[in-house]
Amino acid sequence: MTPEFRQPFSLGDAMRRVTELPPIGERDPQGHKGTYGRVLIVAGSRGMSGAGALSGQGALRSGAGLVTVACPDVVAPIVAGVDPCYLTLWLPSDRQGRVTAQAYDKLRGRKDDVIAVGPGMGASPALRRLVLSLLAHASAPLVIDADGLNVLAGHIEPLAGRAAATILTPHPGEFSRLTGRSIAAIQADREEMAARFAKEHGVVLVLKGPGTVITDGTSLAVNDTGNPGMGTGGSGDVLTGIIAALLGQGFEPFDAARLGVYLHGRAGDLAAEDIGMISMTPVDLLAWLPQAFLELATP
Ligand SMILES: NC(=O)C1=CN([C@@H]2O[C@H](COP(=O)(O)OP(=O)(O)OC[C@H]3O[C@@H](n4cnc5c(N)ncnc54)[C@H](O)[C@@H]3O)[C@@H](O)[C@H]2O)[C@@H](O)CC1
Ligand SMILES: Nc1ncnc2c1ncn2[C@@H]1O[C@H](COP(=O)(O)OP(=O)(O)O)[C@@H](O)[C@H]1O
Ligand SMILES: [Mg+2]
Repeated sequence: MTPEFRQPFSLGDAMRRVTELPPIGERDPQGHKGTYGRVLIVAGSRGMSGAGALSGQGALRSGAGLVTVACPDVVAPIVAGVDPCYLTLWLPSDRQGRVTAQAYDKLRGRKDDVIAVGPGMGASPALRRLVLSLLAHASAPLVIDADGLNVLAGHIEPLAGRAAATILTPHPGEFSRLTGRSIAAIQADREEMAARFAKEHGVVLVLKGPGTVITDGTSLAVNDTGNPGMGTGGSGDVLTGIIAALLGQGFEPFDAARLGVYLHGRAGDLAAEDIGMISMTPVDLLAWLPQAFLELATP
């Protein structure tokens, strides 16, 4: 099966338009859980425990060797109960069930290959401190989503200059908060705005929504998998885990992002074919991810 990527519009001669997906190699017969990436997902808060579970399961279904979901201690037993295959790391919580400013102390010194942060965490100064600490001190690649992005609004300078990669996965509302531009202005010029932001801040930007744009400021792809059945809360949380897992398996950041977006959308299309767009939920994306991977792995 040849994955079909729509040709993005021209952003000038310097922009490389990417239409081919990177190949997914076979798993090393000698491989073990240490080979395929230790993925830490920092996510969830009271009322949004599902976000951590969905991201963790997205990473598990995408081949990560070891997945740990770090979440406020008040929701950790709930998150742990959803899936026995990831570990949980219990973070100190405040009265609203969100992480406290001491949360970073629990993450310091860990040996993760990739860290994803943000889904379902609730925006707070403590979360901003956590995300800024990760940006400043984490040596692993970072995937930042949802509330992890919201707390960076007005504080985006630390994005630039990291040694390791940073992937941001905003939907248009989150990108509007980050950039100060209206959603309408963003939607009118998605490729250009995403590419400019990525180049200026040295990140891979995944601007979600129909025709998700993936760009590192030099290369750009527009995804054509996915459907409105994915317009149900939690779909983006799954994507965060998928991209983190692919990064942990050694894909280059731009490749991990566009491959993850493709597979996520393809899982959605397979789910829609089977059970229809109306009834499908993000849990069905998890159920169809194996088929999406199999299609790419099969010559
Ligand atoms: N089960 C859970 O625990 C869930 C937790 N979630 C978390 O809930 C928090 C709030 O996230 P939300 O994204 O709902 O709220 P936001 O307020 O960030 O975004 C919603 C708004 O963004 C705009 N928007 C989003 N997608 C758009 C598109 N494709 N085109 C145009 N405008 C668009 C719209 O104005 C929309 O009302 C996040 O932390 C998120 O991770 C959600 O992911 C839902 C599931
Ligand atoms: N109409 C659509 N066509 C294609 N993809 C969609 C559509 N609606 C939603 N999606 C995808 O679903 C995901 C929604 O992510 P997000 O807005 O972060 O949701 P949440 O935070 O609730 O999980 C994105 O990957 C987006 O591209
Ligand atoms: Mg989201």
